[in-house]
Amino acid sequence: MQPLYTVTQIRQIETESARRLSEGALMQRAGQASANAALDLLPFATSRASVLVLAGPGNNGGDALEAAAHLAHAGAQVAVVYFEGGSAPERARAVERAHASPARFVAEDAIAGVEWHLVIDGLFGIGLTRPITGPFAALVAALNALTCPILALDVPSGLDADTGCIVGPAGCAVRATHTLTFIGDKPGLHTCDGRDHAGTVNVAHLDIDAAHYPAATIHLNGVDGFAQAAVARPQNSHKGSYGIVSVLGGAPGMTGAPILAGRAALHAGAGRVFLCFAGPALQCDPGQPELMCRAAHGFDFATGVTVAGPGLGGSDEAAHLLEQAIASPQPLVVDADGLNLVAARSGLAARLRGRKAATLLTPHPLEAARLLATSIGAIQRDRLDSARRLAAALHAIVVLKGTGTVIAAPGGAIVINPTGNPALATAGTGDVLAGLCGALLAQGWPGWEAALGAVWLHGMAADVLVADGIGPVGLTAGELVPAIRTALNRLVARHGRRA
Ligand SMILES: NC(=O)C1=CN([C@@H]2O[C@H](COP(=O)(O)OP(=O)(O)OC[C@H]3O[C@@H](n4cnc5c(N)ncnc54)[C@H](OP(=O)(O)O)[C@@H]3O)[C@@H](O)[C@H]2O)[C@@H](O)CC1
Ligand SMILES: [K+]
Repeated sequence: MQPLYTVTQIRQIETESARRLSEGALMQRAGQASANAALDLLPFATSRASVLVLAGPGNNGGDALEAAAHLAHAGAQVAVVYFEGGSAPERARAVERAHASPARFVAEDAIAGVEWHLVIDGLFGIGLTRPITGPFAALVAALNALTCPILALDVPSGLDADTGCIVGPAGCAVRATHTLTFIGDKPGLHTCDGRDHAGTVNVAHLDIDAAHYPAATIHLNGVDGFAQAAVARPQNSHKGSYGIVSVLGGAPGMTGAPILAGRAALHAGAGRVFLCFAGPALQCDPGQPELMCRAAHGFDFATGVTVAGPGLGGSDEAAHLLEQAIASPQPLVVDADGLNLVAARSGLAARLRGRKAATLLTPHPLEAARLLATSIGAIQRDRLDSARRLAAALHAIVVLKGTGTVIAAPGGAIVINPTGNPALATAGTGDVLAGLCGALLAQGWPGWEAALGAVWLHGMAADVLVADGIGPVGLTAGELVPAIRTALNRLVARHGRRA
């Protein structure tokens, strides 16, 4: 999985490596890499391309000036909007090089009325300390109104590279189509507002020796993070080989949620799936008669994996049933109303903490806010830290949903998921994810791999459907289910080890 580094770590890597390099070497390499990335984005011959370069007051601006000089020497029509600022010697040399090149230095008002083919955003990088306001904000608004590609250097100006939030209050950020980020990839490019502002992210390592990189605790989710848990099915197997998933939910009037979770579990390969209704039990699911419908009262949750919470409600009876599911020695997924019950009843939280088998919690930001007794805003201001705190507090693997879903382990490891899209912003997709988690656990996947795999497959299924025109508008949660089955079968066919 691709490592992600915090700003503090990037600064440390920079300091370590710069000691062994000539002054300004990193800025020159960043500028060259930026120019190369820009050339790749030009729609036609370099000499016919009009490139607007914004060079801010810090070293991000220095990178942009280096890139401007390279592009101008390569023959592009380069206009630079330049801001006076920092006195770093390498930046001063970048200013000189840009002035000595054919690039033109222009005023901000020269941006309007030109058909730009590419914009390079070198206004601010990881040194942004406060919200972008005033004339810089007007500039950002002007850039965001353009229709050409925008290449952000290091990070889109205005975005917090650690959290993916727009630096605020009342700040703004460049909406880039591409980001070339330096030294290492950064978490903020992949979660919260990051994905909308960074576009396609590429990394320029600037030839820094691997020895200068610390062990990463944050990664971008990828198949190599969980594929080792996939097992090819042996011929000599039967439904008992693939586990049991019991979905605990379905309070009166809320039968849809457990049905979706159960259908997802079935299509993701669980050998047998029970729907355990807290309210009056359905006789069967006529659309999916393979699901076995039961009353939750008296059900033995210790027979397999439980997915607790879809449509469970908040009654005392629901809490009692959840307590029984938590007491099971088998893996457990807690979602939706299950999480709300844990938030509301400290006894359940204490029992959850005491579990020995894998426990996965799948909150959306509001459920996470309830669990941490805070607001959605506080959760979203630092999604990584919120997930990490929740995992530590409840001693569980936490899947904090939302764009760039954050998966956190109690030991502090964090993974951000890059698959998925706004098609998932519709009712029932969370139930499907919970059922998928349950199915992977039932087939013997360890908790961490099950969480990573489920989130990745769920997002990939949505990506494939959207590529086929089934979404992002109007995708339904039920449509995800067969697409997840296809994605999982492809994964197993390609990576599944022999049992
Ligand atoms: N790390 C590395 O190894 C390498 C880093 N490199 C590059 O350097 C970048 C980091 O450079 P950086 O530290 O100079 O910060 P940067 O983002 O350019 O901005 C700082 C300037 O902006 C100003 N300022 C801040 N907020 C503001 C606001 N809201 N509104 C207005 N002004 C504001 C701030 O002023 P001050 O706060 O000091 O008053 C200061 O003048 C990094 O992202 C990468 O691109 C590469 O060369 C390769 C090696
Ligand atoms: K930038």
